[in-house]
Amino acid sequence: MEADIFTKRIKDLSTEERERLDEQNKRLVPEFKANKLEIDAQRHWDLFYKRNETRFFKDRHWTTREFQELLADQQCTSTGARRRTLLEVGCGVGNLVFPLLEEQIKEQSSNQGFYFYACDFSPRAVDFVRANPLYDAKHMTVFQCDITTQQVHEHIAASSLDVCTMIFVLSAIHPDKFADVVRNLWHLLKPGGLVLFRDYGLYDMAQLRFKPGHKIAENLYMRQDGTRSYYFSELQLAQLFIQNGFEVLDNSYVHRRTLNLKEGIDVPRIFLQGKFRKAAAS
Ligand SMILES: C[S@@+](CC[C@H](N)C(=O)[O-])C[C@H]1O[C@@H](n2cnc3c(N)ncnc32)[C@H](O)[C@@H]1O
Repeated sequence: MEADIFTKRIKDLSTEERERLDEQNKRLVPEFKANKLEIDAQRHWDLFYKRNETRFFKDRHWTTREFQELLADQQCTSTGARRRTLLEVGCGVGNLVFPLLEEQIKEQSSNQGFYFYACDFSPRAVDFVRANPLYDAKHMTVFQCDITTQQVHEHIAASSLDVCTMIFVLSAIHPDKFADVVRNLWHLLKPGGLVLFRDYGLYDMAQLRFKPGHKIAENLYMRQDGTRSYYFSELQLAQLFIQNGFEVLDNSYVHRRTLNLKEGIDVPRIFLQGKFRKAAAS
């Protein structure tokens, strides 16, 4: 079964791509270094934000197109005009939450939209969110936490959230801790609450591009700056959520292109996008 998870899409690969994956296996990250990367994970992300400040990630304006549940005027009819609650896990500098908040303020919709919680591992990222002119405790609370631990439960009550978003975050976490993260989200969500997920898909071009010396474990790699990235298969993600009390509503690869006309970049990308619901009776 385990083998199927990772070989399901291998047939799509060209000979050259298979060769590149084989090359990566010739020199793995040594075990002591892999362990150190895990110990220093927070430091590496904090240094990332020290270097890049708010410049690295673009605002994610596509989220309401892909996930209708994020539209400010989408109201749970069963709850009348109740304000919904959303946690953005691994929020970085707020590229997902601020566009949503801006839209919500602009629309001044008849219902009250979301109250946002946002958390990140990196204290610097959290400071950048707090320093954003749109940050207002009336609409949002940001806090520092490691989502693989129990820290988040000091900030948010159990069974209180309508939505959790995880956008390119789980890939930054060691696979041994994926289940801890998903169980945490399960405890925070109300029955019927949703996890909205997008992350790197198996054999995305960023995975195929790694040179020997960067692979840590199956589908887990180290970047130059010490941050890590994992590449997910559909089946593996579905299993992760099902085994931890969720139903799968959507889970599929999305094919996009990264375009930068100025730098002449136009490359195909593979992401995995999912929607998972906390099972009512689990
Ligand atoms: C690739 S960035 C994505 C940021 C943001 N979600 C976005 O889409 O722009 C990954 C983020 O996950 C955060 N992160 C990594 N490990 C984490 C952990 N264990 N707990 C909370 N956040 C974590 C990092 O600090 C970083 O901000």
